[in-house]
Amino acid sequence: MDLFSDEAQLQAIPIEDGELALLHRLPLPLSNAEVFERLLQETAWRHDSVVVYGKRHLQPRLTAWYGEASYTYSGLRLEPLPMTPLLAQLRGAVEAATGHRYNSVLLNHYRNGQDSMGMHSDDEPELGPHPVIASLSYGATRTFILRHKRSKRTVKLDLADGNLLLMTGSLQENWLHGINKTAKPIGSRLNLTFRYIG
Ligand SMILES: O=C(O)CCC(=O)C(=O)O
Ligand SMILES: [Fe+2]
Repeated sequence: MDLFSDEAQLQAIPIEDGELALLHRLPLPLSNAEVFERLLQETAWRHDSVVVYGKRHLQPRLTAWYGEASYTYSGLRLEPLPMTPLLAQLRGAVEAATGHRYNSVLLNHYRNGQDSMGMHSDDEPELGPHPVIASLSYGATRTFILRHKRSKRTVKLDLADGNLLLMTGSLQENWLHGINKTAKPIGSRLNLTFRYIG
């Protein structure tokens, strides 16, 4: 691959009230398929329940939390596991590609089209005022939906195997994002969101 081609650089995605950029493939000395298989096998996947509007539900996906700090969302407190060598390697590559530091990663395993993530912002206080969130995807392509909090404008991005999406600036303040269920027969997708917990 030509290292100076557009494919090797983060490309800004024009959007109002926030910053988004996409890198087609995070450069690594491993194939996407190897990363996918190892993440699937080596991760301590959990199937947690959360309380939404006073009712307890199993989350429609599997999750895991690695890094240096605990993390609380939807009434669920996650204690961190130490990053595996593969996660540390991915973090290093994501730091080099984005120019930001990360000390934690949330992994999500969407087992099939029925798994999803509700619309939310990653705006927990421990992420700071302008969180930098680097989202790395492997496996099946899923549509990432953004909805502006005031105008309700919707932006859809297909996130494919090896894609890295960087969310920065005031994006979390002004937009919600999530992954809808799909009736299409599709395989598993893994997503890793690297974060800095202060
Ligand atoms: O799976 C995705 O692309 C989104 C994950 C996400 O929004 C999160 O982990 O906060
Ligand atoms: Fe998120």
